[in-house]
Amino acid sequence: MIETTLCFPLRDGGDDGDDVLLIEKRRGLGEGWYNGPGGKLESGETPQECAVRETREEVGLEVRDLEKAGELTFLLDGEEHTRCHVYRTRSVTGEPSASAEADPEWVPVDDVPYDRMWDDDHLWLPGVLEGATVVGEFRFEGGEPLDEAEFVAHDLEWDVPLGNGS
Ligand SMILES: COc1nc(N)nc2c1ncn2[C@H]1C[C@H](O)[C@@H](COP(=O)(O)OP(=O)(O)OP(=O)(O)O)O1
Repeated sequence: MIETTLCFPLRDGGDDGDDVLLIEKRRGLGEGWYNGPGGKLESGETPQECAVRETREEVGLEVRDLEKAGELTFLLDGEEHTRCHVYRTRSVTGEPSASAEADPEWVPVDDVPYDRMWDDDHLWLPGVLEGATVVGEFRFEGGEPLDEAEFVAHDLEWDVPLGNGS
């Protein structure tokens, strides 16, 4: 199973509520879709270290004080395919800049483009951006690659204690 992370940096957007830093993925799994910065764990790395590194590499932001917000398992044709450790944080330093992998954009939480994201995201990301914790299982069918498979079922449990995932 592939271990991955996602990080959702948040900031106060004034009268319009919070903004979240999203990326438009430029290559690899989920290319062309919006997501949070993130990626695969490297050898010896904790999920939290991975989320910090991927956010720095992909969008040039330094994030600290990450809060674990979700633990998601994606199954492909009945087999566990990817586990994703989801974080959010308000400790963000720097200005986002584009990389080969990601085009970053601050987006009002109320305007997150769920129609341009993975099919499962609208089920769990709104709650994560509101401060909830979630454990979820999502079933895809149709073979590799995961981003061309069909999303067929899910199971979610909210407000689960997750620790900080370090
Ligand atoms: C199946 O639903 C998914 N939803 C969301 N929102 N994000 C997902 C889903 N499945 C995978 N992901 C995320 C998890 C990772 O953050 C990325 C994939 O990471 P990638 O393969 O690009 O990993 P990197 O280490 O950055 O890539 P390189 O190997 O190219 O360095 O998608």
